[in-house]
Amino acid sequence: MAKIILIYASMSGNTEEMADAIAAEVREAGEDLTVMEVTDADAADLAGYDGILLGAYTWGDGELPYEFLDFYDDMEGLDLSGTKAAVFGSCDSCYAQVGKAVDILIDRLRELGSDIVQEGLKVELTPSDSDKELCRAFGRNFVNSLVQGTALQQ
Ligand SMILES: Cc1cc2nc3c(=O)[nH]c(=O)nc-3n(C[C@H](O)[C@H](O)[C@H](O)COP(=O)(O)O)c2cc1C
Repeated sequence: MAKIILIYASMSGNTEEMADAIAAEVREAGEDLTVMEVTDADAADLAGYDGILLGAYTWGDGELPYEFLDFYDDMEGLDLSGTKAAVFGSCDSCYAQVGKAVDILIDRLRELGSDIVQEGLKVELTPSDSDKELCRAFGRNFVNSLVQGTALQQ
């Protein structure tokens, strides 16, 4: 069974709804999932997981939410090689840098050696029913990537 952690920040609940849909699917697949808000999480623990899911809305002018800043800084220097990761977040296309926090976190994870197994999932504001289905598919695909990766190594 793969060990997966999902860490998110959500100010008004949209990214949290995405996290809930993704988490439900990962759990349905029978995987061992830990879910935490970023303010309760310790970046140093990331290396202890096979799979890392990060969720963040975008703030300011294409910036990480302030809740993510310490965690992002604490990621510096971690060795995440051997982990697989994916990133999601709610955004608003009225802004110039749509969902940029998702891209920032993908870059950070890649830089630390994590294998980004799927494109970042950006949802416009509150997830609709079809967006929630995209979130569930995102969770399913993530588990499939992890399980296939494990199988390939055996
Ligand atoms: C002050 C402010 C700045 C924002 N800047 C951006 C931005 O640069 N890019 C973007 O895609 N969304 C931006 N947003 C929109 C939020 O990411 C969006 O409302 C999102 O749904 C919030 O997610 P949450 O409910 O998980 O907190 C901004 C929102 C606020 C209030």
